[in-house]
Amino acid sequence: MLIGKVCSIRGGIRSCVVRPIARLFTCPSNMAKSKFEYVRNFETDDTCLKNCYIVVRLDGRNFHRFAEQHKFTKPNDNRALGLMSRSAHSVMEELEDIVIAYGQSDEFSFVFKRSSNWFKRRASKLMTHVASQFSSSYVFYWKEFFGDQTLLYPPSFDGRVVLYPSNRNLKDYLSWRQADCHINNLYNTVFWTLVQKGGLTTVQAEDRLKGTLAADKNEILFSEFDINYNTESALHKKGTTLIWEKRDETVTKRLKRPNEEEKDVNVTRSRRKVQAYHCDIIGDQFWQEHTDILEDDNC
Ligand SMILES: Nc1nc2c(ncn2[C@@H]2O[C@H](COP(=O)(O)OP(=O)(O)OP(=O)(O)O)[C@@H](O)[C@H]2O)c(=O)[nH]1
Ligand SMILES: [Mg+2]
Ligand SMILES: [Mg+2]
Repeated sequence: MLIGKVCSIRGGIRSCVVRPIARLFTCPSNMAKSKFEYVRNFETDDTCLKNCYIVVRLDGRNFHRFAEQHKFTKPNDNRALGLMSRSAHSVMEELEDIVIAYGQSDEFSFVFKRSSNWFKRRASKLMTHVASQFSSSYVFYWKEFFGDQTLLYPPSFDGRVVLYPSNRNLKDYLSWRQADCHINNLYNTVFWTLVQKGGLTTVQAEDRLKGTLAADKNEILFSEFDINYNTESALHKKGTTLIWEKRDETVTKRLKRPNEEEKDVNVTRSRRKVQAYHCDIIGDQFWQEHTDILEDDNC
């Protein structure tokens, strides 16, 4: 049996060449390639090391300006924080293998399970999918949080990939981000209290806080403004942790069995849902209560 095939030669398309079908199936794979194909070899291999947790951290680009322009409340804007969490929620639902995400301020970290083989563990694929899903969600859900307030320009988020080879390293990474949240929030809370309630200028408030320790900041809040930092919002102090949780969901279905009347039947299904927490993740308690997040170190 003979079959016609169009072959490309030196950038042009040559007319049909008649070849036996057997040869077509055994022909070298490079027969179908153009002379430009070699440029593929310039791509670098960015496969993430096996057995490591893959963390993608996003951070808003120039959000100092974005917050000013969109009149975010100081020091924390619950609409902005809600929108960040909603966008992270969408990332977890749309992309595979993310076991936990942690966010504060204009950043969110996404942890892929250590055995993930999503996109063959290619760092650039994982990072760009997370960044683009997050950015488009931020714009998509803007109205849900900011109502009629106009989004003045398209926000963007940078991304980076970091690998953590052990559960200890991963927990320490997340602890680092939550400690950062606490340090910044305590500073910002005192700073803006001094300005908004104490009548100081921003320069005076900065001077007042130079060299102060956490205890000093707590004391300023308590003795001068009757604010107990411990009772401030957990969302602001601890940030947001998103994890998957199984929930039983009961729906009523109308069923018709043979030789029976049609009737309503309750059907219970176990569904995975993204759940938000604003709790401490530095100590052991959170990890003891959610043992399914981490995989064994001896895998
Ligand atoms: N008012 C207000 N500002 C916020 C809030 N969340 C984030 N921001 C702003 O976003 C900034 C985030 O800090 P960074 O990520 O270090 O700085 P950046 O301006 O985004 O700069 P790059 O990340 O380097 O591009 C904060 O310094 C605040 O100015 C909020 O809830 N309220
Ligand atoms: Mg930023
Ligand atoms: Mg930031």
